[in-house]
Amino acid sequence: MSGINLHRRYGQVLLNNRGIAIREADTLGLGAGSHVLEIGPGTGILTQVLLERGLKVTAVEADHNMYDEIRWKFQKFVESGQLVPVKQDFLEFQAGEYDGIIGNIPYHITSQIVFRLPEFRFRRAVIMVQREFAERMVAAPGSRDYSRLSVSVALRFNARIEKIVARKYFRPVPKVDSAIVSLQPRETPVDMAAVEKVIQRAFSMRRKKLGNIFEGCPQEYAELRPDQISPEAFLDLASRLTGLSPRGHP
Ligand SMILES: C[S@@+](CC[C@H](N)C(=O)[O-])C[C@H]1O[C@@H](n2cnc3c(N)ncnc32)[C@H](O)[C@@H]1O
Repeated sequence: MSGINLHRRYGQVLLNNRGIAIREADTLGLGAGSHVLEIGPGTGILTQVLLERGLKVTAVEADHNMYDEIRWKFQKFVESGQLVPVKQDFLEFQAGEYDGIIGNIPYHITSQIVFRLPEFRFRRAVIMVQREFAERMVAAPGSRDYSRLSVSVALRFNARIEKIVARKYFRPVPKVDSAIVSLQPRETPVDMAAVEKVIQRAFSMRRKKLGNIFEGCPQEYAELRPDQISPEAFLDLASRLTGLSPRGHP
């Protein structure tokens, strides 16, 4: 591994197992010539596997040391145009269309990154996140982990935990395990911004009944709490509430 200094503020915990990087690339399932966006390449363990497969890689890295490292390490690929390193905060990176999105993403901004993904067009994303976060992403109604995140993810993606990755495969060794998650975009039939507002408000009062949270709440949902209804029911609820003000907020 490179002797480069690691920065906590960039969430720099580096994967040190090539087999796991290969597993992530396999899960992405794209062939030579496809264009992949990599979030946070770091010192390039995953970038290398992607480049070896003939994928075109745009790699967005916030830390200038890491950015310099991958430009130096993969100079040939940069010169040929197969690798386009971009030194930028991913949260400010312009959305666009890619065949796939991949990344062992910085854990301190995982939510923000996941909530930004729907701005991009892509066939499949494969991300490494903290295990607990992954479990909240795919949690089912009624479970302790079912949350705003689970509903938003389920309405936008077919999400799956592909593999739990033990903490020993990272340097420095973190306090938590990780998980590889795959995301395949779903068609969303309605304006998701309005749906998002309903989900957010509901889970900010997750112990209350929906009838006490939303004025004009349809009868069939009124006696249920937010964690008792499915993502599809949230879609239905939000569509039927559109135009109605949440209780106490005219
Ligand atoms: C968990 S490390 C993973 C590094 C490498 N992909 C690996 O697997 O070893 C996260 C990477 O994201 C970078 N990063 C942190 N915040 C970022 C941001 N806002 N935008 C883009 N990259 C960021 C870090 O500098 C670091 O390289």
